[in-house]
Amino acid sequence: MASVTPIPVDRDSPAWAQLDIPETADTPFTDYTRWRLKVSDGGRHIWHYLNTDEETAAWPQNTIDKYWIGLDTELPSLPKAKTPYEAARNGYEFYKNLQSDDGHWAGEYGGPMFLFPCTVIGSYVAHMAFTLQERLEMIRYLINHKNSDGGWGLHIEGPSTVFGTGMNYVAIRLLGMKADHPIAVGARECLHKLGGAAAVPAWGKFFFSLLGVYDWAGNNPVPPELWLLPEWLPIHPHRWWIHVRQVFLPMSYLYGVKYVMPENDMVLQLREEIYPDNYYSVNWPAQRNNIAKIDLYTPHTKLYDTLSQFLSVYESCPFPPLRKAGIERAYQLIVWEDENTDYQCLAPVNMMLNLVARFSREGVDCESWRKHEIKRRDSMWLGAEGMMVCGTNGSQLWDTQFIVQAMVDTGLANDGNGKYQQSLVKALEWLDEGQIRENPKHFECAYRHRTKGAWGFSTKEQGYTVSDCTAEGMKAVLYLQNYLDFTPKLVSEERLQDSVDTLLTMQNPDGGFASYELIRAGQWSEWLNPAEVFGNIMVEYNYPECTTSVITSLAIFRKHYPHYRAADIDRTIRGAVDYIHKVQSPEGGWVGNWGICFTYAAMFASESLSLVGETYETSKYARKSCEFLISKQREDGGWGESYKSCEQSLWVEHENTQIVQTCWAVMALMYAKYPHAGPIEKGVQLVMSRQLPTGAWPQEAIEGVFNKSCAISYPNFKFSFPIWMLGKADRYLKQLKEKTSGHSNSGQSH
Ligand SMILES: CC(C)=CCC[C@@H](C)[C@H]1CC[C@@]2(C)C3=C(CC[C@]12C)[C@@]1(C)CC[C@H](O)C(C)(C)[C@@H]1CC3
Repeated sequence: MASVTPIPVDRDSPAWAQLDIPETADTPFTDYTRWRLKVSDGGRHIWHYLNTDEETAAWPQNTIDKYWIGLDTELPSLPKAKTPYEAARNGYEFYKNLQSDDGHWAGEYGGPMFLFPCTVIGSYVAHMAFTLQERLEMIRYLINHKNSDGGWGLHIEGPSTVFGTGMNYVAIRLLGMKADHPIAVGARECLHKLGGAAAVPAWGKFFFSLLGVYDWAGNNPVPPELWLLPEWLPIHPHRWWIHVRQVFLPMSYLYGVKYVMPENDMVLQLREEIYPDNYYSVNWPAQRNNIAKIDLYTPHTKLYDTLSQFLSVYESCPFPPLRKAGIERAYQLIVWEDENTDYQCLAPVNMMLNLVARFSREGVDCESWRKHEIKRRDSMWLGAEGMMVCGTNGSQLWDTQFIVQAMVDTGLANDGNGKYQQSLVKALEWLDEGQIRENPKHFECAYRHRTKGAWGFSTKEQGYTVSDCTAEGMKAVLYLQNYLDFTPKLVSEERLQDSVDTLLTMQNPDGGFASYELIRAGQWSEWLNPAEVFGNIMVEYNYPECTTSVITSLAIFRKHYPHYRAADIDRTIRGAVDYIHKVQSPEGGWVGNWGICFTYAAMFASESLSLVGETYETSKYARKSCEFLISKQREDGGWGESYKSCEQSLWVEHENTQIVQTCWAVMALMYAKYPHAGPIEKGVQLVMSRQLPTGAWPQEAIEGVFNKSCAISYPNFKFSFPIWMLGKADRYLKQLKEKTSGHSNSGQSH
């Protein structure tokens, strides 16, 4: 087994020493034949570097390792596909090789550029080292994702910002790059040009303060006392969107105790490097609202600034018993979050802040530090461009359920004399294991929503229900268990009912579904958004994608189990469909929030509408959606939208046609039973023309987004959606032809 360093490592030890780094990332930084992805415990992912030849021989590198590192997979070229169905099959011939032994599909989940420095700074502060190879590959990742002006953005496709550049500059220095390295010099110049570290957004100010390269007085207050407010108050933090709440929680603790790491040489140097002016003469209180223009997506409101001013007055003299009680309450909630998720935490930002909070109180010689050390690597991933930090501890459930549905819906599951059966049974086994069976250990007391019967986005261990993950996870199980005759019934009817019960608790009064919880406070909470770089983060919102996933899965469940809570399901679906009607734009599109953007949302909306009988012929909503999509089809037959569509809630054309978006659009047309073959054929041709000889598709632009402004990668989408769309289109186009030549048409596969 590969060795990692499970002991606390002093910041002055060689584990953090300066390294000699090549000037470019053109040469290998480590020996790529020595990296292995270990999958364990229901889908945990850890990349290991094998130091010895014996270890390397005992644990051979497999296709999954090679593919994700960007090495030649040596998979064969396949006979060229002549039909869409053959192209889909070739796609799966390739993609089945990326399925892990436990049945799920692992994958990279990078894109955001702020998670990486949060992890590095948090680790540094908490004495938690990386291996030398991890450090080298992390540095390589930053070199590869640097913009031409020397800086980094909020995400890998974004322009350089102070948040991206400042935080990643600090990260690359902590990881061992010397200050006079050309990359560091370039990044520093870019940072200074953008205004220097003083103008970093709030989360940057916070992490820098922990490290001691910013002053706490330069932060707007994050008072832990807020946790002591009566829970019925609309501004109680338990009403905020779970990601904001879980980040605010350890922040409020650390702010309350004003934790700062002890000063060392590195800190002193960074103070010199990241400010164009003298660090020691900065007027810190004046920096609280100093945010570089380029970083601003959501500027502070007057209300927020006024409130912060009041709180700053309190901060100059906090009431000790109140402060102490707030700190204790926050700490209790931090511990509960760690325990509820077995130290995976909701996502990497709160994971690192929880780590620092617990380290600051409990030190390194304790169970919490050791458990955090075990789980921190779950969100680190080695890709072709180096080692990154992912949005979560993976996208296991999300990737697995899409390909499973694709295989069943297209009929590929039964193809090739049972060739794919084993792989699908394995996937079912993983989904069976991956369902959350209980409510959280610390449940209502920790403000958690119920989880019994749910699936989360990544693994069961992470333990959070997401409405659409539960919906799609249940749908995938229904597809596998109820549409195929070779699969065992691993998930009982009772457990499916648990999923339905959870889904039914998640509908908001206006019919829509949000992500993790019900909407707990009004949209006005956005006036208090302190995070500047993101939009719509303070509370839950209804999302078209989440709502439509729930409609679809409940509609399919109802077909198979018509007697279970029939009236509740009918009512829920009706309310959700009303919501979907209501939020369609006058042009016929839906704004996608988690994928880019209109094409993504159209696919979900169209599927759900079709399941309640609304198609091109029968529904003005479905027809408008088709017309909207057709109006966006490009000359070459494909579709291409920029991530900027999500920032602006307006269609923004991408400079290139995108395979994945073309699949979403064509699938939307097919769900709506669009009656004209031409546009569908052209989309199919485009996607087939870009297939590689191995059956794979190349990586194109980033596919996902969150919080309006931050793009995130879903590289497995380039397999699941082309396979799904092409397999479906093959049948659909044949049926259309039969119809036009007078035969009957059953339309849908199920
Ligand atoms: C602002 C902070 C705390 C950043 C950490 C990143 C998280 C907020 C992001 C990373 C992955 C992310 C985009 C995700 C989602 C929410 C926000 C996440 C967790 C959800 C679960 C919302 C519902 C969506 O339909 C879908 C399931 C696709 C995504 C999955 C990833």
